[in-house]
Amino acid sequence: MLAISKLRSIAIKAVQQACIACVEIQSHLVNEETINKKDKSPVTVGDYTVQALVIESLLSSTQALGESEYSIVAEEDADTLAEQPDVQNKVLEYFNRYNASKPIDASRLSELLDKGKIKNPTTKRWWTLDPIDGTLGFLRRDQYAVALALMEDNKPILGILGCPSLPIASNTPNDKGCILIAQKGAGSFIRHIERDDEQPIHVSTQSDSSQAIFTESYVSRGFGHELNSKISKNLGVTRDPLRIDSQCKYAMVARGDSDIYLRLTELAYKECIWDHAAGHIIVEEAGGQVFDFQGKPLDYSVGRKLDNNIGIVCSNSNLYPALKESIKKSIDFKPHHYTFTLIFE
Ligand SMILES: Nc1ncnc2c1ncn2[C@@H]1O[C@H](COP(=O)(O)O)[C@@H](O)[C@H]1OP(=O)(O)O
Ligand SMILES: [Mg+2]
Repeated sequence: MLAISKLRSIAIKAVQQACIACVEIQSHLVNEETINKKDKSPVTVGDYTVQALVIESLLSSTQALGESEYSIVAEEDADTLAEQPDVQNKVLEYFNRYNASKPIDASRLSELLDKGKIKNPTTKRWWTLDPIDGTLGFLRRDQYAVALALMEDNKPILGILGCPSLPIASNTPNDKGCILIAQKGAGSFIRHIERDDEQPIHVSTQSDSSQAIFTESYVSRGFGHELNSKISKNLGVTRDPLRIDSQCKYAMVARGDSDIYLRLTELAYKECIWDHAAGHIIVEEAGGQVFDFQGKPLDYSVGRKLDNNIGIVCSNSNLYPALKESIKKSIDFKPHHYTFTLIFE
């Protein structure tokens, strides 16, 4: 089996190339009109192009080193694309512009995309990919991420988050575009999209909950914001939450710009694995905690969704015990975890 350090370089290269493509697709396809008309086609072009580019890059790089193919669990598949010939042509155009090897046709494009369609991986190591996480942020020209993780025995061992619109540091707001990288047991790092040097990152050491900075989705879904406000009130938090799209929230916690990220929006919603695997290991390797609302580890062994988990609780280590207590005060879990009640009084 290939050394993890080799796969780390392969994965960074794939995400870096994808981020460059995203920036160009966004600048050509997203204008005031598409934002106002809520035209999602630029997102569609971006999602498919990036999924195909990353899969092709991973396959060709690992094959060149004599490694057999790993399973890939990715968000998109080719079915709907084939029904939209205009979008498919644009995707092919962008793919062939960014992919270094010989041009591909529509049938190879479908084949590449559909490698991500599987329900259950069949290899010990497997990839999970969200080509554009935070599509609403992508359209708003706000935050979004290319999220790639390598799993081994159903746990993340590598996480790469490409964040094309996120400043490399909070004190340089105009220097945008960074990649966060974590390898199991080797820590978390940040690098600029256009540079090779990496710096280690760590979660904050904040232990005073009154000063804690929460982060949550920009988009309000279900009871998510209301619940977070209840939990933060119980903790004594005084500062307003940061609202950011995509796994950039994990990035903010991992590098200490935020202390806590909570995500629970509706009882029936199950989180997708590609929305968490990369951010999860990046926060853990930066010294933070990632569990669900019942304190259970995230279980990536049951298919494309986190069916055994309820929401996401992500925090620096100092605040985690108090956060757990505050969650207990805000949610009453019923026996056997089949139902739970939110206590909003
Ligand atoms: N009700 C929901 N609760 C939590 N996440 C959701 C919900 N509906 C969609 N999502 C997912 O949230 C992610 C964006 O999250 P964020 O708010 O953090 O930017 C997307 O992957 C989106 O999935 P999808 O891609 O299927 O729309
Ligand atoms: Mg997503």
